[in-house]
Amino acid sequence: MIIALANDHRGYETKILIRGLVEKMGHECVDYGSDGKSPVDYPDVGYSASIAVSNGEADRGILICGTGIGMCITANKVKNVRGALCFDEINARVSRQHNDANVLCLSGDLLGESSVRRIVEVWLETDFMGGRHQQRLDKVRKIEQGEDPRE
Ligand SMILES: O=C(CO)[C@H](O)[C@H](O)[C@H](O)COP(=O)(O)O
Repeated sequence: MIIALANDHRGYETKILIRGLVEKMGHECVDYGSDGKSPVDYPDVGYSASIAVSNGEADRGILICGTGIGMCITANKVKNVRGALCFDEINARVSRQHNDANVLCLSGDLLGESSVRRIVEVWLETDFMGGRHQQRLDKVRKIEQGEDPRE
């Protein structure tokens, strides 16, 4: 898969760790993130990576900021993007199985290296289950299109 990466200054070290891991797993990374620890605004870099996922240039995205929250808010404003903020491998697995999350948002400040590795591995290797979950995602898409999902 092609994985779009993005990080702000608080996510730089975690991004380097993830880039190595993702490439070792056989995926290609396109890096839209900050190349160091000088302050950057997460919406700028998060949007670049999210748009790449939205338009199909990338299959998935992984975004890292201090908490992961800013990146998750940003990602979920972009059409076709389903961003999931994950703090453990259970979140990571269910975000794929039930939500077909195509963007993983992570905290650079609050996660240790082994947690990051495990979350990323599980998230990249877990498939969407479809079925009743697809029905729900169809409703989410209706909201994205300005429609009422209850109708
Ligand atoms: O968006 C965030 C909080 O939800 C991220 O953690 C940012 O990385 C953080 O806000 C950046 O803060 P800083 O004090 O400017 O480093």
